[in-house]
Amino acid sequence: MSAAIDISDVSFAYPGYPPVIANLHLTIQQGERFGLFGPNGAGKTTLMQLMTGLLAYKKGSIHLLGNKIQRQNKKANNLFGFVPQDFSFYHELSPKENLSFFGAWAGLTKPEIQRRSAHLLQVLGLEDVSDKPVQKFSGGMKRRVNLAIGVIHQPKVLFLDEPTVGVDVQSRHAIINYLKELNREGSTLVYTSHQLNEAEDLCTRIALFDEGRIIAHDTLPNLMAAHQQDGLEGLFLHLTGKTYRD
Ligand SMILES: Nc1ncnc2c1ncn2[C@@H]1O[C@H](COP(=O)(O)OP(=O)(O)OP(=O)(O)O)[C@@H](O)[C@H]1O
Repeated sequence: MSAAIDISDVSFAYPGYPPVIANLHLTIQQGERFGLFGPNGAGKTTLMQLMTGLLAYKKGSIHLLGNKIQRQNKKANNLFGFVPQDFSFYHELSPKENLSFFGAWAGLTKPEIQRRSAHLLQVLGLEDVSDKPVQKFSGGMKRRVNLAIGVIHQPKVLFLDEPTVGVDVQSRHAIINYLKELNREGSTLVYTSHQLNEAEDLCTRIALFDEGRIIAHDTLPNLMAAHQQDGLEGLFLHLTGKTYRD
């Protein structure tokens, strides 16, 4: 069985800037709920964009379920979903219209789009507003629409870049519970967030990332025992220090 993600010796620099990622090796197994954490500017979003082919690496290799991630690799593109930090929908369209558009983009048939949309609108509590323009929605509803779009094609691997930023407790609950359900159904989750309590609940294994390098990588219980900490926040401060990074 191939790994969900296999990153081998990847380095990356934005043109004209020093490297953001340096000689990175990381393997994420299928079925994991994997968390990637680190201070502002550590390189988490950059790494997500490299893993999804939005940014092109020049050195090393990234494989997703055995397929090399490259910008034009359509086969690999359909195996994963990406829920980015910035809203990635059409604000003037309704959730239903957005799901139809992005479902068709992912190659789903009309009946598949209808079936998946009905299911997602129901589980994410968007049925009553399914025909209203998204621009009128609260932050929590917009986050739920963003998530629904990322999973419309039932991806085997789901990347989530701060999927609950700025939402209330109810939306956070709905989103995290739905992510656990997706994982039980077989999706591998690769998640980043600054919500460390939420991460403790969600993640089965984590990597702490700082200045483009992995500084700790294991299950949370193992890391806490090794560093004599009793929570992810304490572990985070213990390993990354208390000075500002941005
Ligand atoms: N387009 C860009 N051009 C140049 N530098 C960039 C660009 N995008 C990000 N960076 C820099 O790359 C580094 C890593 O940024 P990145 O957004 O990946 O970090 P992050 O860990 O996701 O941070 P945050 O927690 O704030 O979202 C930072 O120093 C950032 O300023």
